[in-house]
Amino acid sequence: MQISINNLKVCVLFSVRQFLDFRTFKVIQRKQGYSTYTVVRHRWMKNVSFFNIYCSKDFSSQSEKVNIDMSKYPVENVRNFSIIAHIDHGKSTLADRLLELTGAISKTECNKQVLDKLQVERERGITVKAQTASLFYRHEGQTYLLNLIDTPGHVDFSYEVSRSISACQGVLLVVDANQGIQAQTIANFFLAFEAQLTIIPVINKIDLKNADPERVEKQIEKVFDIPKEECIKISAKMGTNVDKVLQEVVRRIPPPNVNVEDPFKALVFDSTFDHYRGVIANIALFGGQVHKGDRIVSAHLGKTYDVNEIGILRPEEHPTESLYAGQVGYIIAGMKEVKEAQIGDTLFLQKHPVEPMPGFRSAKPMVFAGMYPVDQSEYSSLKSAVEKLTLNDSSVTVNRDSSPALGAGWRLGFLGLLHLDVFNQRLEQEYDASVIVTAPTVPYKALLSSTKSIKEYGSEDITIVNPSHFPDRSQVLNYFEPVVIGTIITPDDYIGKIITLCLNRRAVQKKLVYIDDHRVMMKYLFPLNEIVVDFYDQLKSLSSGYASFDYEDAGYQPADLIKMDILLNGKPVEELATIAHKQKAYTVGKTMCERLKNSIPRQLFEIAIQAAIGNKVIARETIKAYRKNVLAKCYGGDITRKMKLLKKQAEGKKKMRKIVLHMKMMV
Ligand SMILES: Nc1nc2c(ncn2[C@@H]2O[C@H](COP(=O)(O)OP(=O)(O)OP(=O)(O)O)[C@@H](O)[C@H]2O)c(=O)[nH]1
Repeated sequence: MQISINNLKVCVLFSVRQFLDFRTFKVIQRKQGYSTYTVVRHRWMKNVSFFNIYCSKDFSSQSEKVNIDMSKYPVENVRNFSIIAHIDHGKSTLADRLLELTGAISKTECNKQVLDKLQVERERGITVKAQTASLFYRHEGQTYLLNLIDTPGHVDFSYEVSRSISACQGVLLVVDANQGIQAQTIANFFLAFEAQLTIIPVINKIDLKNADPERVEKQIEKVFDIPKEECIKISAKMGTNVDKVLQEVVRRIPPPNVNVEDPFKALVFDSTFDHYRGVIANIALFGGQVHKGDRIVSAHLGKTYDVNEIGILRPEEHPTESLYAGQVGYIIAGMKEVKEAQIGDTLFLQKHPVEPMPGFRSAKPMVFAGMYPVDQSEYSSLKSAVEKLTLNDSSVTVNRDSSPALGAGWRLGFLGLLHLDVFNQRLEQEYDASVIVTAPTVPYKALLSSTKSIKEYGSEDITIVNPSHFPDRSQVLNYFEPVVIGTIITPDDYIGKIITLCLNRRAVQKKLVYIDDHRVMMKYLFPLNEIVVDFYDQLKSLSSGYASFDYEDAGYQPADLIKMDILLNGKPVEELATIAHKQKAYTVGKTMCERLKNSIPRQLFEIAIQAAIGNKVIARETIKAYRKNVLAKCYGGDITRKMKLLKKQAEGKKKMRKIVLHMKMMV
């Protein structure tokens, strides 16, 4: 395969990248023909533009660029599958090898984790968005169309996994030959199992020096009840046995159970927003066929559209004339509004209406945080950025909010802290937005007691996602906190330390079983707020990185909750208020005061930091002034000097407001 001229440009640019911090780039993508050109501009060098940062996005060297006749791939020759695994077990690397083997990409050094397209994915080395690629595979004299959907491994993105597998009939369950089954392997297995998909276990990284595929086979047999003969042992990195994986996909995974004679019916399972072409919806065809120029209807809004472009993803968009039942591809139909492409929506032909499919259960946010523009004049541009990004990541919930110090903004709900962090980074990188993010909180509930307060809050049973809306104890019958079932898998050497950690987090043990001679699986019922912030880091450090953790929603439990105010020089700062369990109030208050003390720079005046529940102060720290009394040394007459010092002190007070703003990002 030839290296195109675009790839050469990229090689030059990789060396440029080494000198510049990649985070300071603004990235805009522009499509031209079949190649993706990435225009990158350095913020402080406005006139300098570089082209094509990711050579892996350049598929111009492929031979099959035009005129793929999709009618040649009847449903019997279609296989839709997904790769699921614990984080870092090698899904994306395996996807790369499958793409190479089927000729979708060339075997160049640059083609690493091709399906991880987002800048944040490449910087962090994790998959955030599920991606689709259609592969053509010759096997026993026939050509098969294999639609591969790469999915994220981290718990915060499991919603992406569940959506992706809705378009599949089978999954490759990848397990690291050294690490064996981990917490997310189990969570992902059950997602696929409950969806009744064919599961092909793949033991990866057999090339590693301390790989023990036999032990992992036994684990798979014990935990998932899959005979060990069904495991395929591979090295995605070296390419060992990867061809066998493709053969088994064709042999074991059934074709989709759909009919091309039925009316056209497609499920929107993902969608993205392109600055130039509007909404691009990823669809799986559950019946019939669709052609360029057809008039289609979206069941959700009842709006009609003309199909401007359809095609398959290889993994770049590759336009085709038609798509048929069982196939997976994309559609561009002039949807300009972000709200028009609802994930889970059904599309059908205007002349052949069908019953909409059930769609997806909406994602349940686990962590909430306020998000505000750094400067209020940027409110509307940030609003449009948030809208576009939530189209691409529909698991984020958005509600308008405002704060006395930060102005108008939003309260956003995320699936976890990493999700929050990635969303924030994508806003900065893909939309050039600067935001202030407040401390995260989990969604608490309260059952109100009096009719007066029910009237005030509009309901008897309320959800509290913002500490400033916490109802007073006198208005409440019962408070509730969200709980999760956490699964921990660890070598047995660390059991003692992990049990202590869990007890400190108010967790209740539900199960402890050995999955092989040295590894245990523990299940605990955790209050969600006890694990959102630093639980995972502590677990990793206690177990020298060996323990893995995953959790699933387990509803709510009654809890003795309090609102803790933080007072700076006697004044409560609403944005720093937090909700805590009464049992933990003292520790939380003390930690917050200490953190604030370490973060607020010393001023010309003394700052008292207090944590209080109602009128009762439970913790206090003091930041000493540079000088206790600014006028202490001005004996007698010099009024101008006194005025100067007092002015300086007033400026110091103004600074205080800035500090409060700053603190939102620190706690
Ligand atoms: N030695 C060896 N390393 C591998 C193999 N497969 C993947 N790796 C390495 O394992 C690391 C993780 O691989 P990825 O493919 O990014 O893993 P992933 O499961 O896609 O990770 P997430 O997308 O973050 O969930 C990378 O450093 C790979 O180079 C293999 O067969 N052998």
